[in-house]
Amino acid sequence: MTLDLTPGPVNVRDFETAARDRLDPAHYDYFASGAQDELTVAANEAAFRRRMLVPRVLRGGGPPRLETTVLGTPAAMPVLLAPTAFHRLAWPEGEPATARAAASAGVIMIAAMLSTVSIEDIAATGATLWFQLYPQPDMAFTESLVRRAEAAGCRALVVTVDSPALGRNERGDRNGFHDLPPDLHCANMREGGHVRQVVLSPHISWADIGRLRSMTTLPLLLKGVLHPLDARLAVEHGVDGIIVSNHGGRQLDTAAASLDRLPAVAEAVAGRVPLLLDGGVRRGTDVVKALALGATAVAVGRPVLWGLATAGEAGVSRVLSLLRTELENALTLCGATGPGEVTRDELGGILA
Ligand SMILES: Cc1cc2nc3c(=O)[nH]c(=O)nc-3n(C[C@H](O)[C@H](O)[C@H](O)COP(=O)(O)O)c2cc1C
Ligand SMILES: O=C(O)C(=O)c1ccccc1
Repeated sequence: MTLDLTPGPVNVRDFETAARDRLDPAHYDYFASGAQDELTVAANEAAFRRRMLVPRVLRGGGPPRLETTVLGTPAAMPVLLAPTAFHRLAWPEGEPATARAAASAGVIMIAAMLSTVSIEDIAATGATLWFQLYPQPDMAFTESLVRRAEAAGCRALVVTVDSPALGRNERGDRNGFHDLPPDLHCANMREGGHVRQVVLSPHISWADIGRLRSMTTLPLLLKGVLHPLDARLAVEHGVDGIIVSNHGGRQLDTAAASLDRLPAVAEAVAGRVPLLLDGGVRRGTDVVKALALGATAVAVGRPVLWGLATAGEAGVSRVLSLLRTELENALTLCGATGPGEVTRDELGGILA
């Protein structure tokens, strides 16, 4: 018998290694890759590395409480699951495994329109869901998706606005991976006997946001805003929240790092709507930095996929519990008793 001294994954990065060992290389590349030179993928993480925290001392507040409410949805911590497509590529059961882990952790899962299991079947897990939408030029079909999300109990609508076209993915080109294998499909796109192709359209505009606003009373968020003028327009169009995001570096390569854009967006919005951020969040300290620069919560994309690919529901659970433990520790060491207490002033010293 051999003695196994490996402790298993102890952080999110270890989960990426474990997932890489288990996944088909073309599928690993689909999840890991960004557009072109992947400069934005690297920049998202580098922006977190560059900023340093300046903790407060002797505040005696006791252990932090991580609970929060995001756009009216209660959550056990200010970390959401970002919408990511194609979970059955990572794990046979797909999205319901992810959703059960989110439910056990008490966090919000943003279910992707391009899921490989239908929104109804994901909702059947009992998870707290928001629904991510790529508005389709066929507005009747778009409306049918919104109605299905509402009927399934989704508590917010997240409209992805950074995708007037698909980013150029060169790892996909090399691997010849451009579509799901024939045994998988985008379950929400099924119509009778066939599956609709998703359209990422450069015609989508503020007029469509106006239409979506009048279509639903759900809280409406825009995902993929980096420019302060767009953030201001979003507020003017009645949007309830903004996710500062560059799609994990998968759309416009060389787009600015999400964290670097957060202060300017926060200034433009001036507290009128809550801000979320995604892109490069891998550590509890990353969450604290985003909160300090104006986010109410963050979302994680690839870390969830690494957990899912490694061990299904148990892997996602472990990734979420690692992030929770790290966040609790980081808040404690900063002298903060909760996510709401982390502001630029409190940690006046987050270094640029
Ligand atoms: C494999 C993969 C698939 C994704 N699919 C979608 C999607 O269908 N809709 C969407 O709005 N964003 C999608 N995203 C972007 C994520 O929602 C999120 O913005 C990004 O992953 C955050 O960066 P992170 O992976 O560094 O945490 C996807 C990201 C990845 C990695
Ligand atoms: O891979 C992605 O990031 C994504 O959002 C997407 C877009 C179109 C089809 C499949 C996935």
